[in-house]
Amino acid sequence: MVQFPEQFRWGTGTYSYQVEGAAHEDGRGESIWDRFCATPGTIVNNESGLVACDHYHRYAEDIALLKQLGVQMYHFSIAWPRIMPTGRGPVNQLGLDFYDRLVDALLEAGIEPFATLYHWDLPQALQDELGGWANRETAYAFAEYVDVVTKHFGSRIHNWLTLNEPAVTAFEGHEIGIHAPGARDVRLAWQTTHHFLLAHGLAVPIIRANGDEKTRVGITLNFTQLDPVSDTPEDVAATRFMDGKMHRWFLDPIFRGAYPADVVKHLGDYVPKTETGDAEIIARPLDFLGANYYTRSVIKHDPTAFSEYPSVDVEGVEHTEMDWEVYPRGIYNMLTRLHREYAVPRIYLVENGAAFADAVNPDDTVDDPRRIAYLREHLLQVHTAIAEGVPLAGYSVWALLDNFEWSEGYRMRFGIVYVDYPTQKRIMKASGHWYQKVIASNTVH
Ligand SMILES: N=[N+]=NCCCCNC(=O)[C@@H]1[C@H]2[C@H](O)[C@@H](O)[C@H](O)[C@@H](CO)[C@@H]12
Repeated sequence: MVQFPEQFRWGTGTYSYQVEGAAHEDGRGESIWDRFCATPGTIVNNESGLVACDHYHRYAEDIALLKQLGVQMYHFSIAWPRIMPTGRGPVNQLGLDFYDRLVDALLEAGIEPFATLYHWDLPQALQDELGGWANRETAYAFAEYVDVVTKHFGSRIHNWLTLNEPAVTAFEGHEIGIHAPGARDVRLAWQTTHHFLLAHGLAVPIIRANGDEKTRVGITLNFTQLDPVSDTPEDVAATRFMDGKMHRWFLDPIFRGAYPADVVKHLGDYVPKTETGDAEIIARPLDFLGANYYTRSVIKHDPTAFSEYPSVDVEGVEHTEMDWEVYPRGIYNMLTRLHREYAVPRIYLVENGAAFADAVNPDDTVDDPRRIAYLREHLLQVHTAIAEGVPLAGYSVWALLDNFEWSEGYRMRFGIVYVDYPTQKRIMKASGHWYQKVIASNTVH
């Protein structure tokens, strides 16, 4: 049994496009994910976030679940297309009104809102007019949106995350093409990474200016344990590059003020175009780093590869429904590395969780022992990291609800609460009841 620190905060989360639904309601504009999902063949079963978990209408019921869990914080994202339907200019009051209802209900429930300003749902109009994140202008449009939102919520929301996982939306959305907007252009993908980081840096002073003495700003980056399939120089170099691409390309400009030299060298003339002053904007000091961890990837050299090296499947070890290896030690490695190499002032573990094939029993219960085991093993590693001095202030399980898992649609269930989509009925899974006890006792058995 391990005891977590007195002030340690427990949470969970959802994100706008994955749970809200109400895609055409109350003035919401089209997002690139609406457009992507409308393209046949992009999403399993051609599913979309049009309805999702109907959280837009059921948020009060979902906040009651948060209260039942006893969480102290709740991660959610604000949908840019609800606030500025065309991405710039006119503000949609009904969009602000929804998040007013959500935030006020959270505060009423004594739950700290942790708001992410961008979780991949770019207004489609900016994709059409500017080319989306390929265009530097989109970073400035993001800054305008951030100004509107933080002016409105700055006295009630004190914990802000600018972007969620820019690496994933940059590369899966613009290089691999399995995420919106579905581009497959290596040069463009790397250029978007710079515009995401610029958008982040532009947002930081705006959030502070529109906040108060309690305002804290961060960004959420995703981390995967990366190991070479062998200790040959080629496999080791391929792994080092992928660590650069997925981790250091974002950590270094934010916390060290420059892109990692080894990656810049590798990219050659594929390196993103930047402007004088960008580095200083991107490196503006943060109050905390949000970190997501799920799994390990074992990397193999490939002589034909340039920007993406393949991973190999590890036999004989547990995998989740996403075919992600269960590798708890990786969360310890990630946390201690951030502390050792980047001296991050404070860290929140924003997402950690697993998709398993959950099913409802005849008595309306859901047994998910594998998720309980996954969470327990990762939390024990988290505790070890904290005991070694990592400034981890809180942990949030992904996710509160089963939800729209991007290109996988609804077949992947990450929730500690089961969602029966045809009826929208919520059922707390065994892992939810287990997490409730963890929070109440602040211990993991
Ligand atoms: N091999 N392998 N790779 C593991 C790499 C994981 C990268 N994907 C994420 O972290 C996404 C993050 C997202 O915020 C959320 O919106 C998604 O629902 C979860 C679950 O997918 C995670």
